[in-house]
Amino acid sequence: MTLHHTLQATDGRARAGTLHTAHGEVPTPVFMPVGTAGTVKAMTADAVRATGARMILGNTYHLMLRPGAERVGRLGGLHRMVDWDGPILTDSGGFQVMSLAKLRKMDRDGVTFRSHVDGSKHRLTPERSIEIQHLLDADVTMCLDECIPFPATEEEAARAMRMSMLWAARCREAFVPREGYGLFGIVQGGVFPELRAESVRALTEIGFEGYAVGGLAVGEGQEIMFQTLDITTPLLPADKAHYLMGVGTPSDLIGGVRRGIDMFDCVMPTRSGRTARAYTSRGVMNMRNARFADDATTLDPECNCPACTRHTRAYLHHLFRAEEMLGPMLLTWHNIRYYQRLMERLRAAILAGRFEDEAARIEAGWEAGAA
Ligand SMILES: Nc1nc2cc3nc(NCCc4ccc(CCO)cc4)[nH]c3cc2c(=O)[nH]1
Ligand SMILES: [Zn+2]
Repeated sequence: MTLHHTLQATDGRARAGTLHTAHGEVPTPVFMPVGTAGTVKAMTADAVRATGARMILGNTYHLMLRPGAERVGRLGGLHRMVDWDGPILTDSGGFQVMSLAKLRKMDRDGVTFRSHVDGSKHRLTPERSIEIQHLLDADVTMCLDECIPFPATEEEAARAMRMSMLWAARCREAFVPREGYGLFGIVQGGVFPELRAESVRALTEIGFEGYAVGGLAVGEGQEIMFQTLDITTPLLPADKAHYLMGVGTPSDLIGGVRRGIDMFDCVMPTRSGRTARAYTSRGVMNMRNARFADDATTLDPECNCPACTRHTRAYLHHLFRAEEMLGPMLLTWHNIRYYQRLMERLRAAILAGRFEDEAARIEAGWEAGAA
């Protein structure tokens, strides 16, 4: 059986399920820490496991540039190289080329670009992206698509979406089916309901093991993101996994789960961990703030991570002020643990039919902290 998703419960449009992959079962809703270049920054693989994370994300764009897709293949694939025995999802490269590469040229057949690392020339086509993700041995492979910036005209969104749908068909053709492995299609269409519906029709016509909502978390803001989800997720096949790419803050995750999303990934918890921003049950805190200099209390009393069980806010404050690398290490670990605990709480609430109560309780905790 290829990779598949089973549902255990629904509560409104929120879903609790299990993603069955070649490298194990993943409870959903799931948050995937981002391991862009084959590492979740500042964390060993054991530390990532200790947070409760079950699935991580890697990037075709970064890994094809360095150390190179064929080299990762020779090293036994990403699982072997990273020492991660759980499932791995890899993004296809389209989004990263548009946001990172220099001198890129998109044509109907693919995209040519220069590496942001050393300026060397590269080309990504649907077939090459699928081949790279096969060499990486990703459990979930993403289609090569074109993610347009926000705002965009309906004409621009239609052009990019229709090209992405042609590329999706070519990705389906190029993908080598394997037990426990799957290819996900990516819905595009900007903020335009008819284009989103056309994109879902095109993808379900081709048939994928899971469906991602792309083209969001590109600066449109939470309200427009949620409005777009409201008109898109109900159209997705209920018996397949629904993945919202690049999202998001804890508040985004609650709203995304409420709207039928099963899978998330975002650099927010790791990026924030390196910049002293802590996500806690009482909201966000900047640990560089002088108010923490003598604060001998626990960062988050509800958390069981090393930062919260062994250290104080004053110590974290000191580490960041002193530019010590242990600061980003401890706070990244905490933030990923916070995101995992959030997903665990939401999943348990859906199974118990009290999703809205739990969401309200979590949001009340943030408000209390802000008071
Ligand atoms: N293939 C593909 N990949 C995507 C990745 C994405 N990632 C995002 N957003 C990430 C946004 C994001 C970027 C940086 C930070 C750090 C704090 O500023 C947080 C969020 N949107 C995305 C859309 C797509 C998409 O359509 N197709
Ligand atoms: Zn913690």
